[in-house]
Amino acid sequence: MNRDEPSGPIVRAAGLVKTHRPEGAAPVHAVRGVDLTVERGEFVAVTGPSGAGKSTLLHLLGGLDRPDSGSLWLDGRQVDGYREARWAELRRNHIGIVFQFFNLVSNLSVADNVELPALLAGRSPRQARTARTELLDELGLTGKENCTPGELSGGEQQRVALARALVNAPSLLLADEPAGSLDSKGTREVLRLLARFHRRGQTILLVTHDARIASAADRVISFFDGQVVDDAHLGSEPGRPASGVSDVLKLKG
Ligand SMILES: Nc1ncnc2c1ncn2[C@@H]1O[C@H](COP(=O)(O)OP(=O)(O)OP(=O)(O)O)[C@@H](O)[C@H]1O
Repeated sequence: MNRDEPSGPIVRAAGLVKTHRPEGAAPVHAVRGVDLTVERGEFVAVTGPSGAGKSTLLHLLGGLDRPDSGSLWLDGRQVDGYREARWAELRRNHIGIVFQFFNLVSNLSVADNVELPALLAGRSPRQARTARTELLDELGLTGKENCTPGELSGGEQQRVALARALVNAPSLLLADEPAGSLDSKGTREVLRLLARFHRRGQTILLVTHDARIASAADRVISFFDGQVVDDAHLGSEPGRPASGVSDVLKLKG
C-alpha cells in the first residue's frame, strides 16, 4: 500500500495519543485518541479550556513533539517515524508556525528574522529578500526592517512572526494562541491578517482558549480532556471569508 497520499487533505490524523511523563509526577494524558482531517483552504480553530491538550495537539501536528501512537499525514506525506531532520525539512518548506510569544530571534533584525527560513530552505539571498519585502509590505511593516524585535510592539512582533511563518509559502499555517499576548488592537490586527491569508487560500489551524477568537475560523473544533467533543462548520467554503470574522474583528471594542 502506498504510504503517502499526494492529493489528500492537508492534515489527516488517526488515533493520535500523547501522554506527557514528567519526572517525579503522574503521567498526563494530554491527547487521547484524536482523529482529525483538515482539507486544503480550511481555517480551523481548536478551542477548549486550559489544559485540554490543544497545544499538545498543535505540537504533534508541527512535529515539535511526537505521539505515543496513532498515524499522521501532512500535505500528503505519512510522517510516522520521521526523525528530527525530516521534520525540520517539513517545517521549513511546508508548515509555518506562529506562537503566543512570537519566538523571534532577539538579536537579529526584522529583515533577517524573516529571511532566515527562506535562506535555510535553499532560496537565494535575492529571492529571500524579495519574499521578505513583499510580506513585510503586506503586513504593514515596511520601514521596520532594521529594528530588532525588542524595539517593536507585541502586535508588530506577531506580524513579523507571521511573515517568518509564511515566507516559504507553507501548505499549512499553525498558530498557537497567536493573540494570547496581544492587546485588543493587536488581536484585531492579527485576526484580520489571518482572515486575509485564508481568503487567498491559506490553510490555517489555530489553537485558542478564547471562543471569540475561535469564531474567526470557519470551522471550530472543541477539545476537552484530550479529545474532540464537537466539530462545527460555521458555514463558509474553504478559501472564503468565515462568517465570524467581521464579528470577531470588533473584539474588545
Ligand atoms: N511538556 C509537558 N510535560 C508535562 N505535562 C505537560 C507538558 N505539556 C503539557 N502538559 C500537560 O498536558 C496537559 C495539556 O496541556 P496543553 O498545554 O496541551 O493544554 P492546552 O489546552 O493547550 O492548555 P492552555 O490553553 O492552558 O495552553 C496539561 O495538563 C499540561 O499541564
